[in-house]
Amino acid sequence: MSREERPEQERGASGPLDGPRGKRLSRREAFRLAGAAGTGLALGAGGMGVAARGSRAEEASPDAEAVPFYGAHQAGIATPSQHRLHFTAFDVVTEDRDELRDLLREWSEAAALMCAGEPVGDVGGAGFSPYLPPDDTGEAIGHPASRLTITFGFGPTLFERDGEDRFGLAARRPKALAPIPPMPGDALRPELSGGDLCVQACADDPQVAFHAVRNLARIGRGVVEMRWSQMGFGRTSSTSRQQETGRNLFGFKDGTNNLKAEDERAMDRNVWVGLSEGPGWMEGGTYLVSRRIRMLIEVWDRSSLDDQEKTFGRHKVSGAPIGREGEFDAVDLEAEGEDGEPLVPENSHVRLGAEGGESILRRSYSYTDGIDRERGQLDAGLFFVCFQRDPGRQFVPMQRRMAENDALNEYISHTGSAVFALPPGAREGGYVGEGLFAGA
Ligand SMILES: C=CC1=C(C)c2cc3[nH]c(cc4nc(cc5[nH]c(cc1n2)c(C)c5CCC(=O)O)C(CCC(=O)O)=C4C)c(C)c3C=C
Ligand SMILES: [Fe+2]
Repeated sequence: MSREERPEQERGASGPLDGPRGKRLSRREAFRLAGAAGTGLALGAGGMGVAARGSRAEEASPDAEAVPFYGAHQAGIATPSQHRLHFTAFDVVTEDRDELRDLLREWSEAAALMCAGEPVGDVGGAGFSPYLPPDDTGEAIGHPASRLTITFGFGPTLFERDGEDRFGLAARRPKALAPIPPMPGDALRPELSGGDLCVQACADDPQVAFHAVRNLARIGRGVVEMRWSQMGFGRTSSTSRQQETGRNLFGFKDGTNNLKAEDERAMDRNVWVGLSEGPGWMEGGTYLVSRRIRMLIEVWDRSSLDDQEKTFGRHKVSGAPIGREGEFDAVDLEAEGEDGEPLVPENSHVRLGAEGGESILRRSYSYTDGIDRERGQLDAGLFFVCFQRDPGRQFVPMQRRMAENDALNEYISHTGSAVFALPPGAREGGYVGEGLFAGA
């Protein structure tokens, strides 16, 4: 039952969080109040104690940490990458197209609130029925917005699955939204791949990202089911010139030669879908490809520095191309060493990334999912995420070159794969994906 459908007396007369005199308090206001009290403040007489963690209250200004949900493009693509990721793919379990559309509307409303640092509904408090579960699950109370972004996408199976036009949307499927073809060396696990819908939640605080996904899953109960989920840390790709380049789990700077959001022409050329390529509802959107890539860090740790640098084609500490000094020095694919061999080896990762001339926006995160008991090794790696106008012309040829020749293949294994169409951003009062349903 949505907040609007619930009777007033059940909801509690006073909204999301109740202040000392029954005044409605947003999560942000509660955060400020609790911060002012230093050690946290018990709010409301309805049994709900709100206590901000003292250090957080001192260190952050919640307003400055909110990224607007509404806009021409969805946030979480070109906006500066945060430190944490919680990505979830869902399968749609309803057959009712109106239920699907209503869910997208509810998801956008909830996302806008959470990105502003607000709860998605009642968290309890004075006047709230003790016999009902609160609308918001509450674990983000006292946490600032933390630059939370929530990005929604549609998988190919939403439009057609096993030849079935499930929601009357098959004719509206973008041509560019095609499953990623099998690649040499793939070790893909179906339970970590695909999905009808995706939610990418990024934030500087893992609890805020978790709260976002959990509440969207809760709102979607009966309409969607979670298919797979991936948490990430230590952003490996900077998406803005203002950000330092992060390091991946192999210890190398990752994201040096990434597209940067400030380069709007390059973003238009490579990332944002234009009007001419269609369909109209995707204009200003993009396509996301995700690959869960296990990194065999124990094997890597036994390889020499020279091997490691030749594998990428860059120096480890500085991040400079082999033979150069500065991280941002140009990669010269023609340069040769004294032995006449290319300085950036033929099978090095950066050569294979650059050679075809395609460009993608990378926005990946490291992950660790405990231990691989069979091998007694850490199950850790890279949750690779990239955005582009057409995966078939950008990610696919690049990945094929890498899958066939990359020196890095000795140390990695692709275990998950998915592709999603990310519609443009929503205007205030609208919802993400509105164009897909309009007039259909
Ligand atoms: C198909 C696309 C790519 C996959 C998959 C991929 C996996 C992957 N990458 C690293 C680490 C680094 N990648 C770097 C550069 C780089 N990678 C890709 C594409 C994919 N990477 C591109 C297009 C580029 C840029 C090439 C160029 O034009 O120079 C680098 C170097 C620094 C940088 O520019 O980012 C590193 C390091 C890992 C560990 C990995 C899989 C686990
Ligand atoms: Fe790479």
